[in-house]
Amino acid sequence: KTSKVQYYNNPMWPGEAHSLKVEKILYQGKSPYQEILVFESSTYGNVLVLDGIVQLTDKDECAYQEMVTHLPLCSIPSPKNVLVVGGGDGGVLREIARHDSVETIDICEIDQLVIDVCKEFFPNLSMGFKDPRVRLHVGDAVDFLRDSPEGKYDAIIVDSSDPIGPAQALVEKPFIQTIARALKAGGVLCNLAESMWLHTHLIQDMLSICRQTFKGGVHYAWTSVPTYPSGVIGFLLCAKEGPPVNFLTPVNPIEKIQGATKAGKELRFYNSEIHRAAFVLPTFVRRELESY
Ligand SMILES: NCCCN[C@H]1CC[C@H](N)CC1
Repeated sequence: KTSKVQYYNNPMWPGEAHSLKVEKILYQGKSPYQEILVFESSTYGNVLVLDGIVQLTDKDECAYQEMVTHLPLCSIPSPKNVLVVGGGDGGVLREIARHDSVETIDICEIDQLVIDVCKEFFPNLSMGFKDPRVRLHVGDAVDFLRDSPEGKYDAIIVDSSDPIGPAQALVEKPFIQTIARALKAGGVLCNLAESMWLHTHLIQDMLSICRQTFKGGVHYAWTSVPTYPSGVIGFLLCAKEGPPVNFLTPVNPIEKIQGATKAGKELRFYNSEIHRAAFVLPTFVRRELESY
């Protein structure tokens, strides 16, 4: 059997490799934006790879999708209008759908082929597209946010790939500013913020951009995803200044999630305690991020 060695030869992960044994290649293709590979692994279920980078596996996707969704949505009272940037696999949509207060779910995904491939090979994730509140926009989120009305969303989740391909623009200041404008007062952004072990400089840059733009507070949180480089990934929770609700910070969950999804899928990772714990940082990380 072949083994799929991911040489992270791009500048994001110099000199690192991560290999998963390939039991069977299920799909290989190329969209206008990226190379797409799906294979059946020995112990992680199906694996989605974009441009040679593992995006998700059946086994550990819950750690990422549940945290990137419930850290923001469980930190604001009854979110109604939510936007997902990226997220074409549908996993974040599945998680948002657990919140009964949500009335509309906009998703802006640039690559239709990712959606089609995930509908075929990742039914437990693409089930998210079946929720009647979902409105799909296929296109560049930079344009979508630029054209979005001011103050429309309670929460925006940037569920993108790494900022070295189609998602490069999503960590830059102009885009972050359009996100802040599209959020309601007191609204919250959760975006991907990479690994505390590998990407301190990127996290510092994002922290300073977000802290200039979000006056309600910016907090780094992290979770464990065994198939991502270094085994952990981070998020930035950014609160737009809003109603004077002192206890309200992304660190303290205030919203209880209604249990299983409509399709009976229980939470596998998120809970209120792990919500709080996600913001507790190792000493070296506190030191590296404190002055940003
Ligand atoms: N929606 C699936 C997760 C997409 N997020 C990224 C995948 C690749 C990782 N290196 C960083 C997170």
